[in-house]
Amino acid sequence: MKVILIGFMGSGKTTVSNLLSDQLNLPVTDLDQAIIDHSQMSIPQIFKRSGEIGFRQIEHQVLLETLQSKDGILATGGGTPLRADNRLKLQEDPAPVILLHASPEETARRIQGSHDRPIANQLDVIGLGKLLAKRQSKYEECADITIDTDGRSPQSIADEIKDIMSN
Ligand SMILES: Nc1ncnc2c1ncn2[C@@H]1O[C@H](COP(=O)(O)OP(=O)(O)O)[C@@H](O)[C@H]1O
Ligand SMILES: O=C(O)C1=C[C@@H](OP(=O)(O)O)[C@@H](O)[C@H](O)C1
Ligand SMILES: [Mg+2]
Repeated sequence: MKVILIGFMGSGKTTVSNLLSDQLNLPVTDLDQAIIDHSQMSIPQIFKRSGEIGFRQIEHQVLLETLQSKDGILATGGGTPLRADNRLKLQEDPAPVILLHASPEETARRIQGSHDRPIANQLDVIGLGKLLAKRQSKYEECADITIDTDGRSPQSIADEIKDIMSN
């Protein structure tokens, strides 16, 4: 059994994937964590040293390796679907690709004060909304199902995904 979570920063990919992994007893891969393990650097350090282009290159390689697994929960990073080749790989994978959505206001509340997302560091709610709007069609291109997470607990979202996986 396998499922792939995509969506903007703060949509809850990491949180929901950990719940699913615990409750379904399936391995979880968080792409950001896999990138950290691969590079032995934090995400801000990778951005500082290699820029966004360097980060995206590592992200692409680690995605290809991770997609080899036939079972488990994969939480991507918010920028994983930006590259056309990554989108193609996500579309081609037989696992359901679930897009978690949150409004810019909810996103800002959730990621406020976090310093480990270099792309979001300088952005207020308007900037987050603009970036989300710019990315939205790319997310939709690879999503099989979209779940609106505003006002919902991570557990209720995990329950909905468990239903999708068992049907
Ligand atoms: N449905 C939710 N409702 C409220 N807070 C949430 C929800 N999902 C995630 N969060 C919180 O938002 C923050 C970002 O969640 P995270 O899982 O890291 O998102 P992502 O991996 O998509 O960037 C965390 O502090 C997390 O606890
Ligand atoms: O949206 C993005 O460009 C990014 C999202 C982050 O992952 P989360 O979506 O888990 O925060 C992480 O990959 C990096 O900071 C870049
Ligand atoms: Mg995450």
